[in-house]
Amino acid sequence: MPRKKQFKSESKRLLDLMINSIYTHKEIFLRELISNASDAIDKYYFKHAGHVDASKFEIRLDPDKENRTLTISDNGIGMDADELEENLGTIAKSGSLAFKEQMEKKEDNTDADVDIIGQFGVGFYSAFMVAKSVTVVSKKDGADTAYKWVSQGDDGYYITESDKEERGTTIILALKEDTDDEDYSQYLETYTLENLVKKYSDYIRYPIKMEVETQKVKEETKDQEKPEYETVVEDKTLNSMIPLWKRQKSQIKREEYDQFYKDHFQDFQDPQRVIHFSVEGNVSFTALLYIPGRVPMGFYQQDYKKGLQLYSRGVFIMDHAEELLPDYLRFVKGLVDSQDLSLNISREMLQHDNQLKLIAKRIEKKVLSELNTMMTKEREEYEKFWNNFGLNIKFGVYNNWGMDKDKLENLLMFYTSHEQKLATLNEYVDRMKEDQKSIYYVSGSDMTLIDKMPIVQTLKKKGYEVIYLLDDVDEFVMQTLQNFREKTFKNASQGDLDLDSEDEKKELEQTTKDNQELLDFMKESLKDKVVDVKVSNKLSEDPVCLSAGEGVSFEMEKVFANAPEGSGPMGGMKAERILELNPNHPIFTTLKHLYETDKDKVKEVADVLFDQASLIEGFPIDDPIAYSRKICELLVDSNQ
Ligand SMILES: Nc1ncnc2c1ncn2[C@@H]1O[C@H](COP(=O)(O)OP(=O)(O)OP(=O)(O)O)[C@@H](O)[C@H]1O
Repeated sequence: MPRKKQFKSESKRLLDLMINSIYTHKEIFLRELISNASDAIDKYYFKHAGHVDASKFEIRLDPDKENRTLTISDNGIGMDADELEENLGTIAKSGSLAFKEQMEKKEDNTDADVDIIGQFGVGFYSAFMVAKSVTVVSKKDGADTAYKWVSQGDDGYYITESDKEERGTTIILALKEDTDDEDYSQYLETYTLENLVKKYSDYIRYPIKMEVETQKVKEETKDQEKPEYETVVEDKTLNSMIPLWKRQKSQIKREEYDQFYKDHFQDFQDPQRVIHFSVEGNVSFTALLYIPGRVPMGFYQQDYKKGLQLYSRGVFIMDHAEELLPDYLRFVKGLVDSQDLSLNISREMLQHDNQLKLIAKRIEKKVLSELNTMMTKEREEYEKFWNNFGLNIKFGVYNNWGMDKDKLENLLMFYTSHEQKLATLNEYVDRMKEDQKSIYYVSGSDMTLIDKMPIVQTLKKKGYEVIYLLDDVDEFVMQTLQNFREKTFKNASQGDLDLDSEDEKKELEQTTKDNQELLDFMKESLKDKVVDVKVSNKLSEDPVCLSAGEGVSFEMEKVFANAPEGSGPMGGMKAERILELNPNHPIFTTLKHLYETDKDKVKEVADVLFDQASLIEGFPIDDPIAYSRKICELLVDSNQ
């Protein structure tokens, strides 16, 4: 007797769930097993680089009422003993793994468990939803020996040598006994099986065959007035084998699109958008594209693979054909099927293939037009999309020296001071005041903090809308765009905004003149920290703020500071700081007074004000201890 092997603990948990499942769609087990069989045939086909007799491929269903078994077999690549152990004893596969992760999040909440079964391709283990024992007999391509894997779905399984003539895998399900609630016997009915194949597996590329009883007119009676019928057993192909994307759009249900997506593109959530279209002409192709409903795992990591699957006349050529998608659409998943492509096309050839370039152009255009339509017609959906993939679009504007910015600028969205909601640049410009020359933006990491910034308060008070830049890349996007609908972008924390009326300007000039000595004194005393100290009308409530000189902005300085050391000429670059004082704030009166009576105190107050302004801008201060001591001293002074 062979030794019983234990399931890995995570497999055990998934198995328990399958066995005890009260999930109502147990029927999906068939789809999962057929999909594995089809994958196995694919693998065989590719291993032999297509030099095999494809007409022999088949997946077979064989219900046996007497023994209460349902057998699913294929002549795919098969598995040896190690593979049986590795593939069927552990959860390591995409769908199942994602499923497991969800399970862990919802620990011990069985209702939730049941809900999520439907979202995943849970694979092989789903067999245990309907079977009390599962036997897998498999013979690997090229091997002499076949092996058998048997499990009752309890804690373990056996693997032994076995007999099997042909290459491939046979899975025998010993169905559970019927209960009051559950009719397992239905999976022995050819009628049910036929319907399930039609429902879930119609597009599988290989024939799914089954022996089916049909009523036929007896040959010798066919000319009689009342012909006689007889029951004959016929081998019937149950699926149409037409790939989903080759079927008519109007005939495809959204669930079918979604299921196809989940089966093929390593996601367990429904896609947000399906784009299915065909093009005839210079180049002919069909594309089935999806915008995922969430950010794919590892999307922002270097090894994330973009690209679409490539098919030629329904035959799979390769995965992740990168050339079909520009980088800024790298989140798009899906496939392209074109009769104009050669089956033998290699990755190297793709780069130079003109047909492929034409296809890529059409795809880019189509996706962009879909996104634009979504933005104008389905705002909520678009915002959902934007929250998932907006960052990638922003990178698209900035990358390649802004080469694609014209295509993408209308898709951009930012939070703004207008109700703190997402707005497009068009919406911003449409709302601009008549005399407004620039599009104002301010950067920061948090919307509430930005909203409180002195310059934002002032701009809002004057009736200007401000764009809030929250991502590191945003300022670079603004620098790349430069302008939009002939309005220039202007960083409100940088340089002069020229917001004052003539009278206000004159008044400020006078204040500057009257206090020139004080300002020069402060500038001298802060000379290691600022390039200038000046009075300004920017401030309404607050006593001071920092603004950046032309060139590097504060936000860019922060980005550079976070970049890895030695990262090019920009690494460690700093913005010039200008300390701006509010001439209408009581602190300014105090400064004027101190300048007459106690110049050393002016220096101390200048230091404190500079530190305060730095904090408001989100910069750390050089010496927090000295800062806090000075504040205390000043508080004590003011009380004496
Ligand atoms: N009929 C089969 N022929 C050959 N190998 C198979 C067959 N069925 C399953 N396998 C192997 O067992 C592995 C596990 O199957 P399982 O259905 O659990 O996951 P999967 O199909 O890889 O992933 P997913 O269900 O997420 O698509 C497969 O990856 C495959 O290597």
